[in-house]
Amino acid sequence: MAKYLGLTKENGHQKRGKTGVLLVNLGTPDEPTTPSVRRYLAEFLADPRVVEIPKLVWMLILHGIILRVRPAKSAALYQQVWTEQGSPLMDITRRQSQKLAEYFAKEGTQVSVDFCMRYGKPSVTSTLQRMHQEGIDKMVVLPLYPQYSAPTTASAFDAIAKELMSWRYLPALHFINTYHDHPDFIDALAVSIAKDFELNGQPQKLVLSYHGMPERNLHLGDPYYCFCMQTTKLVVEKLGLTEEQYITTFQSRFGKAKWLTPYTDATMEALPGQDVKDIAVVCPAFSADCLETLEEIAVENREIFEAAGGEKYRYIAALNDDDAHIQMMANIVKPHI
Ligand SMILES: C=CC1=C(C)c2cc3[nH]c(cc4nc(cc5[nH]c(cc1n2)c(C)c5CCC(=O)O)C(CCC(=O)O)=C4C)c(C)c3C=C
Ligand SMILES: [Fe+2]
Ligand SMILES: [Fe+2]
Repeated sequence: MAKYLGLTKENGHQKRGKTGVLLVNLGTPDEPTTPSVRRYLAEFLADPRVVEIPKLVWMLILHGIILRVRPAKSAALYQQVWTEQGSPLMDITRRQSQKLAEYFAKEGTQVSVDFCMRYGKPSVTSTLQRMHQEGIDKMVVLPLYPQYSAPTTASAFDAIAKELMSWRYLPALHFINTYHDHPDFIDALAVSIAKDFELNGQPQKLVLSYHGMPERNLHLGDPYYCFCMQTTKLVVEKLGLTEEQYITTFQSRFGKAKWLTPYTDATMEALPGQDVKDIAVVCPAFSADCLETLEEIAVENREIFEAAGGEKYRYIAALNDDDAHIQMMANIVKPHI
């Protein structure tokens, strides 16, 4: 009887029929400690969507080498960005979810908003089960990755599909797979960059640094690279920048294979030698600030640029819980509610 929903012709629609929006982001360790980061990386890096190496070989490398070395190094970096509210990625995603819920409540739209993380907590499984218990049987899933990629967006879909495999009563589901060219996304990004230019002056170059991916994935048909280039094109058009005034780069390389180029760190090292000493960096693949922006871009790459002779370097924050970003999320999901 535990799973009896009490559905009858008369009351079925009162008990169920609710609509929910589910925001999904990548996930982050619970604490900035070596064991916690090891647990997180073990789950993340075992995902065949993230590392496409034959399972047995990869498990030997992952458990034999990577998980012995990387967690301590990464934990030290996480400690640099951790705040009283915890991991920035978690804190910001929670605020985005709360603000989106407030937005719909103010507007009088009957919808509940939840968030979950692909790796770690709150898990996809526990969040979907809670939504089901609340009577939600229509869901709009918005993975917070502006540019579709298999390691991120498709992996979020896999986790949802895996949980739903054991459900008898599936919800109506709408899965947003990309919003790299959505006019509200492009507008929000362009406005945030333009605000920075107004405040700090126009830099010699705007660096649009996206999370990287093995180049092989592009040749196998992953649209991520093309979607990043499209986001750049639309944003710089909006800002009226000429070709000399911007560059697209790829950061956060992992492992020895060739990843998408040009690499952000190599670009930082090269720019001052080309007489470009004043730059602003924005990271349009990140909907929330996280280790990869707050440490890798705002600290590490600044050091590389300055050591090479660069003079002015600033990082333009992710859209985070800006009103324009929340409005964008609402506009993306609304047609499906
Ligand atoms: C190993 C391969 C990886 C691929 C492919 C990859 C793709 C990818 N990742 C993001 C977004 C984020 N990645 C983050 C951290 C992170 N990414 C990788 C590896 C790959 N990512 C690792 C090992 C890590 C962990 C940090 C470290 O140990 O260096 C994060 C930040 C998480 C946080 O807690 O702050 C985000 C966000 C995208 C968009 C993407 C697309 C191709
Ligand atoms: Fe990543
Ligand atoms: Fe990194």
